[in-house]
Amino acid sequence: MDFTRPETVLNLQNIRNELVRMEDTIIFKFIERSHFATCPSVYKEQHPGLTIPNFEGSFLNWALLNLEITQSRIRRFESPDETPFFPDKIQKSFLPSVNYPQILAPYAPEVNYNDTIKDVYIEKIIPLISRKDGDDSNNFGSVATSDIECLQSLSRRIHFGKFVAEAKFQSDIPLYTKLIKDKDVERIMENITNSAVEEKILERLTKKAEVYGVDPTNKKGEKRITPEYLVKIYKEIVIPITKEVEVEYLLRRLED
Ligand SMILES: C=C(O[C@@H]1C=C(C(=O)O)C=C[C@H]1O)C(=O)O
Repeated sequence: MDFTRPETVLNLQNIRNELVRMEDTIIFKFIERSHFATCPSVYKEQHPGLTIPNFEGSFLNWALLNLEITQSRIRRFESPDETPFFPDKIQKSFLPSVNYPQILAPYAPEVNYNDTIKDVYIEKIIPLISRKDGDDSNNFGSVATSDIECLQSLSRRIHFGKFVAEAKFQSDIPLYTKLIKDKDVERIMENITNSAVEEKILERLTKKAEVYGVDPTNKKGEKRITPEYLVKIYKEIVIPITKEVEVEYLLRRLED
């Protein structure tokens, strides 16, 4: 997939292959996070024990915001497959623009589910993948660093739904034009859903979780990311939000 060549990006099989590759990235980021406790203080806004000069948000938000500002300066968010968590705070890069060809509709950057992704990561994913409950103040920095890697990997995967949606729109313009004009959200959701692909993803994740993150020479070794938790995360969070991204992107597709 080459973002300077739209035909390689809007090929649905290429997109699906990229989503498969992202599974490995996400699993290994989760495995890293699984070494730490839940560390709820990292996510608390204005935590009394974690005062941050001139900042009123959580320790995680401070770290994520400042990293995204740095990443924006070196052009990360000019890439069409990256969506910032703080779109209003990122800055212009000092590097020359790559001038990617227009692949998605102009409003695509406005389809941003990162607030939802961060909330559901903290509320539902952290309790599933952390080693134990509780704070471990010696590791707040490592936890925030690991969380940011998990969040940016989840964000890229979920917002890939925009490329999926554009590819599907172009594969049947009459159908989607009618559904969009009718604002038929239900039928748009039905048409973008491919249950066979979803099933294959969940089967593959089960196998990957059984192999990754364990010591292959010690089959009884502790599994750090269990197959059932990984499948639950994808089935109940990652895939449904990806489909929400697809539907929201499509609902605006006839805008001038
Ligand atoms: C991503 C696609 O669209 C939908 C979302 C999927 C997902 O998030 O994994 C898988 C299949 C579809 O239901 C696709 O068709 O490949």
